[in-house]
Amino acid sequence: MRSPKDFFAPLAVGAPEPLRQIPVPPSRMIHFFDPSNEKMAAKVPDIAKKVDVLLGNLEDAVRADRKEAARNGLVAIAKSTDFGKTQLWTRVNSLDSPWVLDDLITLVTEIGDKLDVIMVPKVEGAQDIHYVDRLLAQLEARAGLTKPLLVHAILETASGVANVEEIAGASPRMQGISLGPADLAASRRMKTTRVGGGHPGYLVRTDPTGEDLNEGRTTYQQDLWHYTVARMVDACAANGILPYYGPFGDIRDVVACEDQFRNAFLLGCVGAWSLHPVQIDIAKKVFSPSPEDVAWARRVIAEMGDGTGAVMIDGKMQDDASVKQCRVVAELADALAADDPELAAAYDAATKEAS
Ligand SMILES: CC(C)(COP(=O)(O)OP(=O)(O)OC[C@H]1O[C@@H](n2cnc3c(N)ncnc32)[C@H](O)[C@@H]1OP(=O)(O)O)[C@@H](O)C(=O)NCCC(=O)NCCSC(=O)C[C@H](O)C(=O)O
Ligand SMILES: [Mg+2]
Repeated sequence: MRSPKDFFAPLAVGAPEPLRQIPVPPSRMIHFFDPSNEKMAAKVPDIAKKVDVLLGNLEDAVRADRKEAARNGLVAIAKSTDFGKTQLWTRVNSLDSPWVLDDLITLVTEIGDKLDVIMVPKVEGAQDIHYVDRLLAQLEARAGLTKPLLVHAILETASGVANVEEIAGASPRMQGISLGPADLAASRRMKTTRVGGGHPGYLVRTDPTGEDLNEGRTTYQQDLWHYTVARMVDACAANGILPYYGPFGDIRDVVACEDQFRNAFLLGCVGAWSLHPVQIDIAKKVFSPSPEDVAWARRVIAEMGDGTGAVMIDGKMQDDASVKQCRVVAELADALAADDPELAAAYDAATKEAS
């Protein structure tokens, strides 16, 4: 562990100063694409205009014999594309793989000035972040970068979950954490075979009403990911970094995808991964507060004045704690509306109607 005094010192001579606060531009959807897939890569300039984060994926879902093509493809795309305000992230291969060292060396050297965040899969503990932290500092110094690269960990091993608090606080580079439900399920030896989402067998059942144990008993499907998402949200919030739900693999089931994303949004996540173009708008809708919620939040803030005391609004008690929740919603809405005139107009119209 570094001493608190050294926490913000660069880890290599000539590396940029670590940030004291992570930037929080919108990141409602982290859109994955395979840079070695020519059809997907051709769509990048258009998709970049629609998403908050574009992520060139080098890890799972890229065939072993396409790893180099994916790495080189990402370099070429980053050099030739104007991403505007859209952030460019990458997911490198796992730290135990034969590819990760070349991923990091090539990407930081060639396009370190274009990349915002490096997603590191299968993080097990703070030691993995420390390794990446020092290596990035060395590479940044050598490449003459002036802005530190940020690191995002995927929570997808049982050890990672057990150590999530230390991972979240392991480095000033830590930008956020995503849930990786597919690898996590395998690591935990869960008996599921899906990429995120629920399972009909994970349920609770009401008590029997009579002798017949099958008669009149309602079942309710439960959320397999509630515990992990909640724990991840707490670890992130406690360390000033951002939590994300990860992938929803049933691309056709846009309804359950929206439900899964909304559960994460309500629990505190700021975004989710989009694996297919159809999931981009779902994430945008879910991770932008609704105009009705924004109108209500603005009304509570206005009526609460200096934010202390208690008032009744439409029969509901509001006080210092509820106004803080309303500020979270209103501040997120303002930040998103600043770059989105359509959203700004929807929020203002709802606010006007509610007042
Ligand atoms: C899931 C896919 C394999 C589906 O691809 P495809 O069968 O080609 O779908 P469509 O025919 O519906 O595609 C229509 C067109 O859209 C293009 N497309 C598809 N996906 C993308 C994309 N992500 N970005 C850009 N463009 C995309 C297709 O090329 C079609 O183009 P055209 O023919 O010209 O009309 C595919 O969507 C895909 O591979 N997605 C990404 C998958 C991925 O990244 N997986 C890894 C993340 S999840 C994970 O790793 C698990 C996690 O770590 C954990 O442990 O939980
Ligand atoms: Mg994974």
